[in-house]
Amino acid sequence: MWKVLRFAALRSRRFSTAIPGPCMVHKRGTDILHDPWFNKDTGFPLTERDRLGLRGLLPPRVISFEHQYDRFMNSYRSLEKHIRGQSDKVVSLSKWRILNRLHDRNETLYYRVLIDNIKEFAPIIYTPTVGLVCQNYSGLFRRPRGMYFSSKDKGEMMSMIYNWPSNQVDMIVLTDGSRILGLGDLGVQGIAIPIGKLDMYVAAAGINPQRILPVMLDVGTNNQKLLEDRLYLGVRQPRLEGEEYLSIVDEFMEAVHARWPKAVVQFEDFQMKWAFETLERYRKRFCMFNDDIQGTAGVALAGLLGTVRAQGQPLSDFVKQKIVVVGAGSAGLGVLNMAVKAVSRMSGCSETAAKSQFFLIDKDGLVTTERRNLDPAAVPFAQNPRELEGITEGASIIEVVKKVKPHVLLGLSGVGGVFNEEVLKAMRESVSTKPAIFAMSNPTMNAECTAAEAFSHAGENIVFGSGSPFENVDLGNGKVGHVNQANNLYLFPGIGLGTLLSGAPHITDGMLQAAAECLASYMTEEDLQKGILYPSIDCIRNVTAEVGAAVLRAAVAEGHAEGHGDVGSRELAHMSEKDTVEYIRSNMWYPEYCPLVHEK
Ligand SMILES: NC(=O)c1ccc[n+]([C@@H]2O[C@H](COP(=O)([O-])OP(=O)(O)OC[C@H]3O[C@@H](n4cnc5c(N)ncnc54)[C@H](O)[C@@H]3O)[C@@H](O)[C@H]2O)c1
Ligand SMILES: O=C(O)C[C@H](O)C(=O)O
Ligand SMILES: [Mg+2]
Repeated sequence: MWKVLRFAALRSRRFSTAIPGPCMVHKRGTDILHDPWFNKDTGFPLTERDRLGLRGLLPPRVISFEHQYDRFMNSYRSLEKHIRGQSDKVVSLSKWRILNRLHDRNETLYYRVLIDNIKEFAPIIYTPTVGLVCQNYSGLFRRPRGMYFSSKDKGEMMSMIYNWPSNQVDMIVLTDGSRILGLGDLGVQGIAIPIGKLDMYVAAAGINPQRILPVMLDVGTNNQKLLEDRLYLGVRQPRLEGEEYLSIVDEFMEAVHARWPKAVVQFEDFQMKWAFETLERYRKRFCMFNDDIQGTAGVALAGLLGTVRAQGQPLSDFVKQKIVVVGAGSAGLGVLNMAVKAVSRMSGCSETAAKSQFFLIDKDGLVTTERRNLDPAAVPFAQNPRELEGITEGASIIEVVKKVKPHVLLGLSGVGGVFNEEVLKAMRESVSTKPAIFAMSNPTMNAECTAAEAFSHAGENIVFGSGSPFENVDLGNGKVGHVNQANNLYLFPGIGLGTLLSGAPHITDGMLQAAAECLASYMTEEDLQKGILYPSIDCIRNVTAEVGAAVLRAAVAEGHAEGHGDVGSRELAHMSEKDTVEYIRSNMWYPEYCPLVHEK
């Protein structure tokens, strides 16, 4: 496995903008051992021990990287044995702790372990365990990671940003902690989400870990329990609102742009009102996107198009699909926006006409034009009740499903179990022979239904996707109900990497559409027939390279690509499709110890 990867890395040097040779290190002695970017633990060769003042600070035997890797995996496996039978919470947090300790100590080894075991470790560093970590962050806190900007730092951010030790930052993931997964307002504790997302950037997109920056904008919290918690590490005040809030985000964005004008900023887990408002406010000024609105939309659209193909229908039949979306928040509305645009494009009809096949449900039921105080972002998707037969404003999920008999039921409500037995059984009456159920809310306990419930109540012929991972379902007689992880992790790393390498100053709808189309076309007909809509997470680096290339090519086609490093816009424009993928791959960092001293 390692041989293959190394060969790929060598072959792809052709286009690489990375400068080969020793890594720069200006430290010596214990400062190096305590710096996870440079630390090699027992792996420092004798020359480095001599020249970096490490002699005597380590046990004498030099251990190879592969040997260190095996050692870690052995201790991980023995931890697994020891915690077997304990509660899910204890098991998950123990696994997170051992990985986190390695992350804090030796990033090269940590990322190698993560990349090689991504399917096993993603549920620990990402959803669902990351949700548990956020909930318990103040108690789990040992060392800071990333940067924290609070309402108390107003007027200081331009100088604070220079406190970050790295001269170059490529990817920033930013949250204000106001809507962490389906867990609500977790204040400063939400920092674990940007950390987890950026771990995926390193693992999937090969962003150099020295060039990532997780950020928490702590503007207070409205979570009373946290405000009263003695251990809470955030600002103990209610959330800032209105102009006061926006002035903090403005100041942060300007500080980032001043120091790293080319960095891509991903907004993550902002409550809906700020998610939409900040996207509108910044998307033409800075290189940024909102993952919950835009990344999720692309993954969902790819899943919806895959569903049509899984049903054995031509892709053009997407325009006829009836789709019920449960959840009118940033994610649900993001999906609707993109899906409606796709229908309009495919059918040639107006977006208004394209909306008629989509049904939107929020906490107050079916959203119609009769709804009072509807959020402006949801208004375009309100159905006219006069055009609906027998379904009225505020109709429940079961009422809508029974009447509409949708091809697809898609949940982004954040509410666990809303696709109950009755709702799932009603999906048996779907007009489709292979209806799709997407329970996309995270973490696991917030999923609208479990995979087992879906296959058992809605029938074995369904297509199923969930935001957090579930095991495939054994349907008996050797048959398997396939579980797709319908999560934005399939797209955001490629969106970030493709944008970065294109040098585009903004992320356009065209670039996002290219990302979604790339993911949608990734699967073979054979896989789709089996209900497999997305590739295995084991292939995430490959998926990300393809998605990144699609994003980059879209930026070039739209005339936004300004180039990156030594590779200018003209060179990008002359790359074939294959060359673009290779260019992307050659810029993906791969964890290997690099020499820290020049050979004499
Ligand atoms: N799988 C993914 O890639 C992915 C991506 C983004 C968000 N999500 C998940 O989606 C969920 C929602 O995220 P969001 O940002 O849209 O949140 P949000 O708070 O902005 O929106 C939640 C929406 O659900 C509605 N709702 C609440 N209770 C309901 C009920 N009982 N029945 C029907 N609707 C109900 C609310 O009215 C609101 O419209 C979260 O759990 C999040 O983790 C998943
Ligand atoms: O974080 C995830 O796993 C997906 C998504 O961004 C979410 O908010 O749930
Ligand atoms: Mg999110």
